[in-house]
This record gives sequence, structure tokens and C-alpha cells, in this order.
Amino acid sequence: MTGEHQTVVVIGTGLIGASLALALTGAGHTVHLQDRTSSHARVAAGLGAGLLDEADPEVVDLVVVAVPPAAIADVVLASLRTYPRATVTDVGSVKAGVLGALWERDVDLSRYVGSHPMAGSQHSGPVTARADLFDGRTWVVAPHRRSRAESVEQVLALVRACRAREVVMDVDDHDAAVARVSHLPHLMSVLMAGHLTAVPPADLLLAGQGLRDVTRIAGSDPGLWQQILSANASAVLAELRTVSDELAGLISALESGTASDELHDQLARGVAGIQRIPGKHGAAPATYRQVVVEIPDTPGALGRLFAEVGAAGVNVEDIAIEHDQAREIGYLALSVEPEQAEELVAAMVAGGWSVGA
Ligand SMILES: NC(=O)c1ccc[n+]([C@@H]2O[C@H](COP(=O)([O-])OP(=O)(O)OC[C@H]3O[C@@H](n4cnc5c(N)ncnc54)[C@H](O)[C@@H]3O)[C@@H](O)[C@H]2O)c1
Ligand SMILES: O=C(O)C(=O)C[C@]1(C(=O)O)C=C[C@@H](O)C=C1
Repeated sequence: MTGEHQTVVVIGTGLIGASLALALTGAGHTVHLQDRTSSHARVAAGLGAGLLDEADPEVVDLVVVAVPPAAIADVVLASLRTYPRATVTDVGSVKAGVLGALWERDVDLSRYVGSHPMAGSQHSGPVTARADLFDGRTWVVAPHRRSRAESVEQVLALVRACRAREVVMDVDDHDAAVARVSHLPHLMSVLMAGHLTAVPPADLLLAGQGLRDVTRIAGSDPGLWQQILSANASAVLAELRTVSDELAGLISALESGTASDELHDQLARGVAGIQRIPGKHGAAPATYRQVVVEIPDTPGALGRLFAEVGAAGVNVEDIAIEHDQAREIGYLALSVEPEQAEELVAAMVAGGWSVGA
């Protein structure tokens, strides 16, 4: 895929496939949609992600395989055979196993270049697809020693067309890195959320935003994650063992007294860790300020608030909503660059909104 118009086939029109198809169609490319479950392709087409008719194999420039990890190698192989000119990429969360499986097949792999967008959500299927899912996010491109330069360029152009930030990496380095920054966090969230199954319902009524923050990704499809974790088991196991030692350290810190220096050090280590996470577009780690606005639980309140935020020209980096059932209101926490916080507060107050700390 280059700057000019391209004909693309997207196979697997779930969350990731339909989202990138929406972005590519929006950028003016011709996108053909395929899915084993035909209703998924129909829903994606209904959202404007592309066409349902079959592409002429001779004119296809790029095939993007966005199916679950265990099916990727077979679909890539079939695509290399069906589309004789096309570059074929996949968006699977783990890279080495797919490449290993492809090496064992009797096929010329020069047109295959694996990739992995570091964006997604806990939802599955085309209904939750978004054209802006990849905006400013990292997207790893992982060529192998036989990938032809033209195909690497086409996958880099796909990343740019989805407005993501490309990072070129070796497959093994990629798999080790995602074990640390994606697969381990997922398991930590699952562990916490799973623990809740034994918590009394009355206690859960007290749940605030903190619990929701650490458990969001635990709501992801267990079938998909079973495949992701199995494909990267050895790297994930190494991370889990380290965390297990760290947990033992936390237990001993608490045992040695709640005011111990050891406990303080563990908590401060958390702050230091957060500060190492890069901001959007790979920028230096960002520390945003939160402006909390009270919103009545009434139809249209959120829309009105966002319109006023937009009119104030403030760029919101993140949002979180918490409901106060007893008072029938919600709290909307808007994260903004520190220098825009005062401006946002002033605009909210001028609009008659109640703004908290
Ligand atoms: N969910 C995320 O956050 C995320 C992020 C980055 C990458 N990924 C990777 O993207 C891929 C897709 O994940 P998703 O979240 O979009 O899943 P999804 O369940 O939303 O979509 C997968 C789609 O593939 C279809 N499918 C399954 N087997 C198929 C086959 N053999 N041929 C054609 N279609 C088939 C399914 O019907 C479904 O529509 C996975 O490999 C995953 O590792 C996921
Ligand atoms: O935001 C989320 O929901 C995600 O967890 C997306 C996320 C991740 O960042 O770990 C999950 C798995 C994918 O392979 C890539 C992205």
C-alpha cells in the first residue's frame, strides 16, 4: 500500500478488522470485507467499512488478516495463494508462532509482513468498531528476513493510513515486549476481576472508579485471550514468575508493619512505573490534569457538555465516568494537558456546570 489508491481485502471483520476497514475506506481506498461469519461482514459493511462483493484477485494490492490467533497462519497462507500480487499482513497479538508455522509450509513468504496494532478494547465484533481506534497509537510492523522491501513499505503505508505510529521490530523482540506491556497487564486485571466473584454483593456496591480502572480489560473475550496467551506462554510465564516474587515482597512489607519503609518504597515504585508509560504518538510520558464535572443523569447532558468542551477548544486526552446512584448524578473526569485545565474549568463554570477538584 502506498500513497495512491489501493484495493484491500480485510479478512475477519470483528473489532480490529472492521475498525481498520473503516479507517481505510475513510481514507479513500477500496475495501472488500470477508468473514467466516457472514453477518459480521454484513454489519461491518452496514457501518460503511467496505464492500461485500468479492474482489478480482488480480487487482488486490493488500490483504489484512484480522482473525483470531489460532486461525492466522492458515488464512495468511490461503491469501498468499489466492491473491497473486498482494502483500499480506496480519494483525495478530503474537508474531513468532505465526511466522514459524508459515516457514514450515511450501510457500514464498516474500509478500508476507506481520504487524500488530497496539490498540483495541475489551469488546469483540464489528458493532464496537471505530474508524479512529488507531489514531496516534503504536502499530508494530515485524518483517522477516525474506520480506520484500515493497511489501514492508505497503504495510507501513497501511499503518499511516490508519493514522497510527509505526514501530519496526523483530518478531521475538515484539513477543517479549508485549508479554510485559500487554499480556501481563491483562492477567493482572483478570486476577483482580476474578477475585471479585468471591466478594459479597453488598461490598461491591461500594465499588468506585479505581476498581473499574483496573478491571476493564478483564471483560475481554476469554476465547481470544486463551489463544493469545497460549501463543506467548513462555514469555508470559517469565513475567508472571517475577510478579509472583514481587507479590511475596508486598506481603512481607505489610507483615513488617503498615508504616514500614518497605511498603512506602513499593508504593513509590508504582508511581515511578506510571511515569515511564509514554504519552500518545510515542511522546514523552504525559501527566494530565483531571477536571471533574458533575453531570445530571438526564438525556442529552453528556452531549451538551462535550459540545461546550469542543467550543472551548480544549483537547481532551481521556475521560472516565462514575455514577452516584443515590444522587442520580454522574461525575465526568476529563484529562487534559495541565496548561489547558484552567481554561476548561472556566468554560465549564461559565456554562453553569458544577466543577469539582
Ligand atoms: N481485541 C484487541 O484489543 C486486539 C488488538 C490488537 C490486535 N488484536 C488481534 O486482532 C485479531 C482479531 O481480534 P478482534 O478483537 O478483532 O476479534 P473479533 O472476535 O472481534 O473478530 C475476529 C473476527 O474473525 C472472524 N473469523 C474467525 N475465524 C475466521 C476465519 N478462519 N476466516 C475468516 N474470518 C474468521 C470472526 O467471525 C470475527 O468476526 C486477533 O488476532 C487479535 O489477536 C486484537
Ligand atoms: O485497550 C485495550 O483494551 C487493550 O488491552 C488493547 C491491547 C493492549 O494494549 O494490551 C490488547 C491486546 C492487543 O494485542 C493490543 C492491544
